[in-house]
Amino acid sequence: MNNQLVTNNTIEITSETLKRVLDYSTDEIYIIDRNHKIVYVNKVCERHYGVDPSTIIGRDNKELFDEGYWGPSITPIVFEKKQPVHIIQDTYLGAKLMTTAIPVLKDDEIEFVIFTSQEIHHYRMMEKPTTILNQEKNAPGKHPTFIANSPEMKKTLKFCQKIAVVNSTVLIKGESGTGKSILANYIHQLSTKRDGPFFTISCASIPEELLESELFGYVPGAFTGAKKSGKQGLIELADKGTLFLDEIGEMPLHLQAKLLHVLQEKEFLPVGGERMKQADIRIIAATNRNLEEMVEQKLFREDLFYRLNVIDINLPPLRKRKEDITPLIYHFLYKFNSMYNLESTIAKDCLDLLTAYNWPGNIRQLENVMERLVVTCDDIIQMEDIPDLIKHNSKVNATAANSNTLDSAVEDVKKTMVRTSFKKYKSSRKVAEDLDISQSKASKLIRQYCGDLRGDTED
Ligand SMILES: Nc1ncnc2c1ncn2[C@@H]1O[C@H](COP(=O)(O)OP(=O)(O)OP(=O)(O)O)[C@@H](O)[C@H]1O
Repeated sequence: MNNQLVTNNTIEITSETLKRVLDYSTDEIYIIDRNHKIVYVNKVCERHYGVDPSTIIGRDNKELFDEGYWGPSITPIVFEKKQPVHIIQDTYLGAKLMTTAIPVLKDDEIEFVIFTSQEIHHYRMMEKPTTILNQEKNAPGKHPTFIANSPEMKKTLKFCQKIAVVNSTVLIKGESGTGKSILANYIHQLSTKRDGPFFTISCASIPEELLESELFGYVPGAFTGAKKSGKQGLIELADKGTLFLDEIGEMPLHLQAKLLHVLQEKEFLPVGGERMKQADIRIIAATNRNLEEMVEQKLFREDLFYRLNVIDINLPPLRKRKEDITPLIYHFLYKFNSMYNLESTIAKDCLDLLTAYNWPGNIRQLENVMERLVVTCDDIIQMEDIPDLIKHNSKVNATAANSNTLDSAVEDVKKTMVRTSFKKYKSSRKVAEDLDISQSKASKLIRQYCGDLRGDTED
């Protein structure tokens, strides 16, 4: 022990200090007692599972495991062996972890277990879900990951698990980019038709004439330009599987009548055909329009609306389920790190700013922003990397909101503005102009706040 160090200590190692130290750790530290109750977890769990430590401390470890936050399980092995165990685990956000479980024994019995998890920087590649027309049969286990942490979405997923096994038609309503397609796929994966195909077609992106033949197929010589052999439509190809009709509100009225026949009679007539064909499919439809209003305006068939609306699911916009934003941010961080072979992380103030933004384009917009941030940032996504549109429209200035005092809030805002401007202009003269301050003041602030960026300076 170095006595010099002890006498010169400037901090006292209280439990509060220790807690802070553990929160600064880049590894996850997770402790359960002998009854498998979670007694401690540091802040890293937010990055790995998208949840705040306070929401899981006190809960049963197995319960959390059963909810699918990570896998495979290491706990039964360590309780059986009473020895340290190492394992590679995947979290549902897409992180790959090297986890070590260390049992702490008292009288040869486990008193508690400490798990430490380190991220392995080769994250698994996520599948990119298709949004327009997907004619590929789903490979088992290749369904997209559905991130849900908010009470609303957890309830929706539970509801989907219930209705997936009955074969009724489902209508998913929600703004663009809220995840209607991915939810349809999720329902299919849980349904009795999961071994069958899953096809997606967007009624808005295909011209009317083409939409009819894409859906119902056609017989040989049905029209000029038709293939000699005829063509099977998606209703036939999706036999014993699921057909997802996106943007159903855009379907022309005459096709709505044909679709209603499929739903009622489980049969359809290919274009130019004379003989009905059987259709054993489940239809899931989605819309971002108000179909009730369209029915009143006679733009959508009332009978079809009631037939589709047997089970309806409302996907709330992202701004109404803020608890999903952090897990989605990490999910996309892992996804794009893996895709571009990068190791970017995100600063806490940025995370807060992104959470405070209202995301008019919903998850699709968040996904696009995260891709851009991961690709363009220097290792850590910082305030100055965040697009102005988000910075200026975020309800909370996260930097300021995180500060405890007015002085530190002002200081943080000043720092962010100077760093953002310097990163953009790389010259004290231009920073002075940008921030409307004197050049000598700009130089002083750049020295104070931008030490790590000054290699780039022009002046
Ligand atoms: N809960 C989620 N977990 C992970 N990714 C999601 C989630 N929800 C949506 N996404 C992703 O966001 C993007 C948009 O989702 P999706 O295409 O399902 O939205 P949509 O509501 O069908 O949009 P539109 O109405 O424009 O067709 C997709 O890339 C999807 O993978």
